Amino acid sequence: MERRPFIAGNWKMHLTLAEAVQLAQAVAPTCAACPDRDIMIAPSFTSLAAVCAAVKGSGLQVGAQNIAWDREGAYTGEISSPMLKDLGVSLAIIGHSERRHIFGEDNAMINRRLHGALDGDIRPILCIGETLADREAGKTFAVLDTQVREGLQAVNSAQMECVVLAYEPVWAIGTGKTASKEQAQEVHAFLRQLLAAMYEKTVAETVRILYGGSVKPDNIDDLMAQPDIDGALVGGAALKAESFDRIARFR
Ligand SMILES: O=C(CO)COP(=O)(O)O
Repeated sequence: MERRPFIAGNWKMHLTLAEAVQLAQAVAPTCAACPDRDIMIAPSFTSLAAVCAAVKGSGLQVGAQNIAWDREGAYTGEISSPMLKDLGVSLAIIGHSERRHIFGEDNAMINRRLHGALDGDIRPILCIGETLADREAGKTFAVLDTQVREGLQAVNSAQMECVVLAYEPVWAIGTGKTASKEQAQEVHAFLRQLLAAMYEKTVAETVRILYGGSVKPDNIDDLMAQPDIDGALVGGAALKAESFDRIARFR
């Protein structure tokens, strides 16, 4: 089953407005050079409007780094799907490990956010991943099983067409320690089996599963050569046009 590759940059809490627009403009031409893959950047909320305007028509997709579960209401500090759609945002990262571990978001909240995205026509990128302590305790698969089942609670097969998964082992994020291609492939294959058990086989075969955690120009080709790795969610290396461009042009 051919799955369209997906390279996504998560800019986290980096770049002021002018810097974000400049980087977006530098990255946009990569899309024309790589028409066989999806490429996305996720700037901070404050840069979304300007970045969307700057890359319009280039094919570069723009994502948010989180999303609210309701369309509107008394939720100080939150941003909803209609607000994002308004700007031209088409995707949202949900359940990033920094949201889980620094801001206390749990699987139940992440599931609500995911439904908020789906209901508002925003494609969710559901992030999952074990901590170093989980891995050392032999709990990697159990933790991922819970994150996937609870994160996708009440999501049906038709909705799964819009969902992207991102496996980001917490111990590999921002540490320079990438999961080896074998470690990543083992988990991605496990996730696909889990999806096959939860949904029908076609869902498991079509959902894209990205790898994230210290993805760099020098490891992307090996990662992308794995059969169940369909793309990458890139942090630090997405903040320089040159390295993100090279990652997007993986071979
Ligand atoms: O968290 C990440 C992407 O969402 C990965 O970050 P790094 O690529 O900096 O390790």
